[in-house]
Amino acid sequence: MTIIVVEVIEMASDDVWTEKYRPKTLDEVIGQEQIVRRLKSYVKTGNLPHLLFSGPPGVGKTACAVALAKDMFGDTWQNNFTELNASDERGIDVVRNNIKNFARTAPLGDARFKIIFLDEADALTSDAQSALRRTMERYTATCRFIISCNYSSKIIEPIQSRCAVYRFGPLGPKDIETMARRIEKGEGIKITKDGLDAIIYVARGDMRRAVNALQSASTVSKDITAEAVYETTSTARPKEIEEMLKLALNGQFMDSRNKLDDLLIKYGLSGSDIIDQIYASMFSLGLDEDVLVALVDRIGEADFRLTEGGNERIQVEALLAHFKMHGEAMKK
Ligand SMILES: Nc1ncnc2c1ncn2[C@@H]1O[C@H](COP(=O)(O)OP(=O)(O)OP(=O)(O)O)[C@@H](O)[C@H]1O
Repeated sequence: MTIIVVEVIEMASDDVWTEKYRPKTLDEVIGQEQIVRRLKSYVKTGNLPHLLFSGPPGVGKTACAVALAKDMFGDTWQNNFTELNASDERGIDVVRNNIKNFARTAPLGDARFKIIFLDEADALTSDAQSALRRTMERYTATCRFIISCNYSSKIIEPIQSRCAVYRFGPLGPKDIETMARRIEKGEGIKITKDGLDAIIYVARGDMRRAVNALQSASTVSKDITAEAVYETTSTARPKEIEEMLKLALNGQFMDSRNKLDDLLIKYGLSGSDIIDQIYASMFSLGLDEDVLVALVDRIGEADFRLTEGGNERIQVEALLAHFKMHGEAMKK
């Protein structure tokens, strides 16, 4: 008989930098100033409406909800706050049962209500959202809901109208730098100038991506250089993307398509990764403004089609075809 021993290595939460550097109070949240200001005013008054947080991944929606609960409830925050993930659970019934169990007991300490944070609510069908709306109404006396989603347009109107809506934007380069410096100090590492630029480029406004990129780069090099960042994050260098775009603008469509193949194989990029990177690089190509306008419009179209399930390869190639057509028009 063969006995297979499976060794489970668990990382302590402090070993994961996104956990270690997660804001503990609203004061530690970086950027999102207007939102943080309004959330602090709830802490001051001790009251809260239902909230809807919408925005791209990794920009602080969960971080703000947890920090708000900590600031509002102090030591009893863990008893008065729960986080549920709408897409984890098998349907709204499980969510409802979890909500019911949590809401059944009275808030602890001085708290007037408990907070239920429902992540990825846009994963719920509209029927499930209608059920959620009734659940929200049922427990309003004892619970406040913070509903988090990437696209508020996917949340049904009756839920939106019951919530104060907060739109989180991507974080700016300065915000990413603030976090990078915080980690540099905390970990005793050194981030070089080009390393910081690479972190900002790789992050594309997503703080989770920035922190993960820093941690991965730190495993191959004590100094965080651009080389270490690109080596460990499966991101094409900006100059490789520019090279692909220049080939297309120059009329060499098949060469730019081959370059695209190289990048897809070398870095395992998804269609939306490539489109994000094309968008980030196209402004440094010295294109005329009207060409830029037309191409940004095309990028918007391709991005939308990808979220609707369009074929990644065809969408990116169609975009390169547009770069070629505009490149040729500019030569005339
Ligand atoms: N504004 C911010 N200030 C400080 N840290 C942040 C900020 N935004 C994100 N982070 C960091 O990135 C990690 C992920 O952030 P968070 O969980 O808040 O993302 P999110 O917006 O809820 O994303 P998702 O939509 O994927 O759930 C956090 O652990 C935190 O360390």
